[in-house]
Amino acid sequence: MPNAAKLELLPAVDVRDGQAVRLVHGESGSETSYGDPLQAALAWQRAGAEWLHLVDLDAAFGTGDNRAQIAEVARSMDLKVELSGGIRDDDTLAAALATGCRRVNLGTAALETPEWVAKVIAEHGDKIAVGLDVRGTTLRGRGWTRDGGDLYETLARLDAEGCARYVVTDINKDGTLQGPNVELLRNVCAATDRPVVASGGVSSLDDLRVLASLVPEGVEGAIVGKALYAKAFTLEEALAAVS
Ligand SMILES: O=C(O)c1ccccc1NCC(=O)[C@H](O)[C@H](O)COP(=O)(O)O
Repeated sequence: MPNAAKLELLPAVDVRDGQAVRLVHGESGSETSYGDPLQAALAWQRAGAEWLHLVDLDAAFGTGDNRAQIAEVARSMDLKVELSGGIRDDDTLAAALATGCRRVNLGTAALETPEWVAKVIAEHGDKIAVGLDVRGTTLRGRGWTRDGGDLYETLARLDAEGCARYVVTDINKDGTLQGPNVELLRNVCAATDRPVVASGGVSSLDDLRVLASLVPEGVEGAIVGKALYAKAFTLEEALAAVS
C-alpha cells in the first residue's frame, strides 16, 4: 500500500536589513534578530529540511529590499525554496524566478493587480502560490499593513484562475508561539481543492502533529519560524514528528 502523504515542513528565513529575523504579528519594528540568513538557511538544510520558506521583509514592507542576499541564499541551497515578499510585477517575478527557487508566493499583487496575477498563474502554473494573509477573514497586503478584501471571495476567484496552492497565515498568530489557527485552515481547505500550506503560530511538536492530521483535508505543509529560532524543538525532532 502507498504511504499516506506526510506533512511537508518549511523552516522560515525572514530577512530584514540583511539579518534573519522574526516579527510578532508581522509588525515592522517587532524584530528579534537571529544573525546571518545564509547561515540560518544552511543550518536548516543540514538538519534535513527539504524546503526553505525565504522572505524578503523589506520588499514586503516597501522599505527597500534584500534581493542580492536573498538570491545568494536561494542559489546556495540544494533544497527547494519558496520565495516570498514584494513580488508584485514582471521585474520582481523575473528576479525571483531567476534565483532558481521552486516557487514564489504572491501576496499584495493578488489583492491589488488581479489581472496580472491571473496572467502569471496561466504562464507559470505551480511555480506560483498565493499567500492568503488574514486577520479574521479579511486579507491584508503591503506587508500585512492594508486591508485587501474578503478571504473567501478572493479564494474563489483565484481557484477559478487556476491558482495551484495557497499559503495561509493567521496574522494574529504569526510569531507568537500560540499555535496555528486550525479552524481557519480547515475552513480554507473546505473551500478549495488546492493544497494549503499553513503558516504562523507553530509552537510545539504537538502543533505539528495536529497539522499533520489535517493532511487528508488538504494541508500540505507547515511553515515554522519562531519555534525553531526559540529552540522550542529542533528541526530534526520536527521532521521525525511528522514522518
Ligand atoms: O511572507 C510575507 O510576505 C510576509 C510579509 C510581511 C510580514 C511577514 C511575512 N511573512 C512571515 C512569514 O512567512 C513567517 O516566516 C511565517 O509565518 C512563520 O511564522 P511563525 O512560525 O509564527 O514564526
